[in-house]
Amino acid sequence: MGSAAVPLRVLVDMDGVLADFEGAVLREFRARFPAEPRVELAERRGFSVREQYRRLREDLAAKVASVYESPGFFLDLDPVPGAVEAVQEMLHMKDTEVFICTSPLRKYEHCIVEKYKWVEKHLGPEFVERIILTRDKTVVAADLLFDDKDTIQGAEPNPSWEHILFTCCHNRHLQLPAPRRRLHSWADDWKAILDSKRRQ
Ligand SMILES: Cc1cn([C@H]2C[C@H](O)[C@@H](COP(=O)(O)O)O2)c(=O)[nH]c1=O
Ligand SMILES: [Mg+2]
Repeated sequence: MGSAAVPLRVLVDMDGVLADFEGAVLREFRARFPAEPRVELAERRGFSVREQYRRLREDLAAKVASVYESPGFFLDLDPVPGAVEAVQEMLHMKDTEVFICTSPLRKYEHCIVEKYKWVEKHLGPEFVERIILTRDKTVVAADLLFDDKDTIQGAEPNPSWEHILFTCCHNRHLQLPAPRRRLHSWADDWKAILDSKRRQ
């Protein structure tokens, strides 16, 4: 009698991976501050949109933060193309456990409850059970983490997961040192990445 396979545990980030944070920031900033200079998606560099607006002009940091700190911002994010289908498929894959691993804003009033509502609205109640909300992803044990943040640090210097960089406007120009890997979009071969990890 064969023993049951140990499931592959996959963490999927939310902003920039499942939900289009960057597109919404730009759209809402343009709508609320039409006369101000802005950073087009093609010009985005570095994880923090707030810091890039600050470099453009000091006072624009608070203006862009006011956009993503507004009620309704996180709930209204559009899904990243293919994301909903991909994680639904992952959920039903044999020997696979998928969790959503997301960091709330420090100013969390609207962000936290809206992230839960977004997951229920787009992915369904079974995924609400699978939300891991943390400011430190390094202490979460898993095999893989799909995340658009280029550098993920925290209390654990050697996280158990392999970080797969999900391509987003702010990280697409980065040259990753070997052996780091990317997923270019949800149309890219995420199943091959899961399979490569099962074989290790
Ligand atoms: C300034 C800034 C903030 N965020 C926020 C949005 C989310 O609350 C977290 C990111 O969470 P993730 O789990 O790492 O996706 O930080 C952001 O995403 N980008 C920014 O520029
Ligand atoms: Mg993210």
